[in-house]
Amino acid sequence: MSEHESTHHDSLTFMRELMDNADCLITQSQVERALDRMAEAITDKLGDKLPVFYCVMNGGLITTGHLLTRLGFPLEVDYLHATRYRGGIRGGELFWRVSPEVPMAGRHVVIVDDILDEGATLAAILAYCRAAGAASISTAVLVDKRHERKAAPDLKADYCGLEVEDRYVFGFGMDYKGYWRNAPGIFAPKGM
Ligand SMILES: O=P(O)(O)OC[C@H]1O[C@H](OP(=O)(O)OP(=O)(O)O)[C@H](O)[C@@H]1O
Ligand code: HPA
Repeated sequence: MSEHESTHHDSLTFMRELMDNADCLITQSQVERALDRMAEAITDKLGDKLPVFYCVMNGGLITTGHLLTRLGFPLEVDYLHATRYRGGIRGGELFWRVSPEVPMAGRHVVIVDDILDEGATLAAILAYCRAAGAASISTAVLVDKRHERKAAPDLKADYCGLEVEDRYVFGFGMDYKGYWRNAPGIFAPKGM
């Protein structure tokens, strides 16, 4: 076996075992119900505002897709890519990979992400939206992680689906070292 094949095999085995042994914290049907509730609340507030939704790549991809198909009103979609984990499991400096294209000035902006953890990502994106002159800014996250390490003590999303305990989680957009964003629920590696 070449070195490349052996590394590939080890990673495949590791990632399969990670999933097989993971604790399921939130099932797919709980996620679906949370998305229904978020969609209803967003529709009440923004249904007649012609808002622009910005997906925070990569983690926000799955939540954005599932949320948007529940919204029966006219809206625009764009994305931005800001990352502070960069494939690891600890946050660092925020790195802007891609800035949004649709101008925010005078628009009702909705930022959609998978998780509010320490909140540094969301805080920086909010500052960006304010500087860009958005008429209003709302934030929607699928999960908020319960702990006392938030970037600001009152940092909350306007629309939040669920809370998770203070463990590193993956699934429904969230990765474990780049993998398992596709897991259909929210999971935590055993023992972490
Ligand atoms: O609240 P924070 O502690 O700032 O963490 C939350 C952010 O971290 C993750 O992104 P990440 O930097 O891992 O990039 P990714 O979306 O490409 O995985 C997640 O998608 C959020 O955007
Ligand atoms: O717990 C997490 N899982 C995946 N991505 C994350 N980004 C911040 N926290 C997390």
